[in-house]
Parts: sequence; structure tokens; C-alpha cells
Amino acid sequence: VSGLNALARAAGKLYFGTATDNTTPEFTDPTYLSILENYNQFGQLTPANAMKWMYIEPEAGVFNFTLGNQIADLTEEYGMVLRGHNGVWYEELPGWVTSTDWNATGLAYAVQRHVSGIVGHYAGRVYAWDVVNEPLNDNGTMREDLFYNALNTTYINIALEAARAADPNAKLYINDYNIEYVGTKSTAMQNLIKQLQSEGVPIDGVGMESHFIVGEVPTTLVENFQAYEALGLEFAITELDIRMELPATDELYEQQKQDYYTVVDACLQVSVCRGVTVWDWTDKYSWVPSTFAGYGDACPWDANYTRKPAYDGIAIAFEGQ
Ligand SMILES: OC[C@H]1CNC[C@@H](O)[C@@H]1O[C@@H]1O[C@H](CO)[C@@H](O[C@@H]2O[C@H](CO)[C@@H](O[C@@H]3O[C@H](CO)[C@@H](O)[C@H](O)[C@H]3O)[C@H](O)[C@H]2O)[C@H](O)[C@H]1O
Repeated sequence: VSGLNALARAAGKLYFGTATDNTTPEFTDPTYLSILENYNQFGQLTPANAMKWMYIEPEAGVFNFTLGNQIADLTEEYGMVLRGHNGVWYEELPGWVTSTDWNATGLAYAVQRHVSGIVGHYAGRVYAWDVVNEPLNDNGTMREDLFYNALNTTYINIALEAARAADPNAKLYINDYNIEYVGTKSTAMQNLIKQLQSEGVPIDGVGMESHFIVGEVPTTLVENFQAYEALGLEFAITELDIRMELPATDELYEQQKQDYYTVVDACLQVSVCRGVTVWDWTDKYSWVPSTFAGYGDACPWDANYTRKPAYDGIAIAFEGQ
């Protein structure tokens, strides 16, 4: 029986994959690993935390690739695609970054050194990098984090140029949420990309995080995706999960199945959609319950590693039924 990755590849996509997190017990869970370590099912991995700034450069100029290497090595062992996540993000930063009163020159150097360091270390092993993560507010304005406050949007230029120089073959993405559908934030992302392109800054793709709610999957996914295709970019579904208000019911599971079908089918309808990644595959280790009170059951497998109707929604979409 074909797994989701095998079906995705048969449908012309690069991969069906998952985030996985070796900063938590899941990486020592034999049942979790026995299902994960299967190329037929998962053809791509994204480190949920291991390659974030606080883990990679805990002290200024001091790099620690131990956790990142563990996931990179696993992808190679099973012939999977590796997505790098992430270069510059306002969260999960080490103290030396958040506690410094940065001037533009100092921060520009720190960003350049960090992105060069991590992208250079994994050069030739990463298909695509989320070089910049979540730069926008939902109203389309730039997120006023320490990077933007000190450097305006040039921190994005610096990060992308450093990444291109460190690994000319890696696809460079900007990753965000609530840009998956037609709206103010997606328009702002498209305008940011047009600005970068007009300035000759390297940008290859956009990451559509896709953290959705059951019964509320946007209806303008395809139209929105085509707008990025028109900009000459590729994109991917990078962090898919579809949470439900608990308690779960058979109706909610059926709706969730339909919702997963809708998202995967939208990716299939646009050729430059490279693949679909879920933000972990089992409810046992999902980030959702600890973030959204009263919500959960967001993943295709339940907490007992049993496939949910959602799994079938994904499979049926890839099978093109
Ligand atoms: O928030 C969901 C997505 C949204 N898009 C970007 C994407 O990167 C993000 O992923 C989530 O990003 C979150 C941070 O914002 C991660 O959550 C962090 O995950 C870290 C690693 O497990 C946690 O850090 C651990 O915390 C433990 C208890 O506080 C400490 O004992 C550990 O030392 C520390 O590593 C942080 O508290 C926790 O906040 C989630 O696992 C991760 O799934």
C-alpha cells in the first residue's frame, strides 16, 4: 500500500513530509520513530526547533549544530528532503540577541554571520530554507521586531543575500501564516517580494504555513497560490495542521478529512507547489493544545498513532480522485 509520500511523488510533487522535534521526548519514542522513518510515508523533514537561532548560535559567534545535524543525518539515512527552518525569526532567540541594544551595523553583522553560518554548514544538504520567518503582521504591516526596528526591511535583504552566498543551490523562502488566501496579508507579502525582486535580492519561494481550523479552510487558496506563481516563485505548504474545537466528534473528523483534501488538492492544482509538510503528524506531539486552549486533534494520526479520516483525505487528494 502506498504511503503519503509515495502518493505525493506519483502525483508529481517533490514530497509529503513532516516537522519533527528532537528538543522533546518524541525523538526517543520508538513507536514514533518506527512510523517516521519510512520514506514511503514521509519524504521530507523540517526541524520544528533544532535549527532555530537559540539552538544554533547560543552565544555570539559560537555555533552548535548537534540537534540540527541529528535531523539532517536522519533525512540522509532515509533519502528524504530536508527543509531548513529557520534563519531569522522574532521568536526562540538567544539572550545575547534579545538583550543587546543593537545599532544597525552591529545587528546587520550578527544577521549576516548567523545566516551564513547555518546555511553554509548545511550547504548541499537542504532543499529549501525558511530564511526569514513571519515578517508580517496580519494587517499587512511589517512586524516590529528587533530586526525591523533596527534595520527596517533591509534585514531581509541581508539574510537572503547571505543565504545565497552560503549555499547557491538552496531555494530561499520567506515563510508566514495567514498568507495562504486572498487578503491584506497575502497582498503585503506579494508586495514585499516585488520590492525584493526590484532590488535584485535573491528569493525563490514562499512558505504557506497553513495552520487552519476545521470547517474554516479558506476558499481562495488556488487563486492566491497562482498569484505567487505569477511572480515567478515556487511555494510549499510548510506547516499544515487543521485543529478542531474539542471534544472531537465523527462529524468534525469527517469535516477535517474534507479540509485536508481541500488543502492538498489546492497544492496539486498549482504546479509550482513543491510539496506538503504537516507540523508533526501525530496528535501526541502536536503544538496545538498547549497554544490554543480547547483545541486539538489537528494531525492526520491520533495520539495512539492510529490514522484518522484526515489521513484518507490526504491520500485521496494525492490519488487525484
Ligand atoms: O508555533 C507553531 C509554529 C508556527 N510557525 C513557526 C514554527 O517554528 C512554529 O513552531 C513552534 O514554535 C514554538 C516556539 O514558538 C515551539 O515551542 C517551543 O518549543 C521549545 C522546544 O521544545 C520549548 O523550549 C523548551 O521549553 C522547555 C520547558 O519550558 C525547556 O525545559 C526546554 O529546555 C526548552 O527547550 C519552548 O518552551 C516552546 O515555546 C514549538 O515546539 C514549535 O512547534
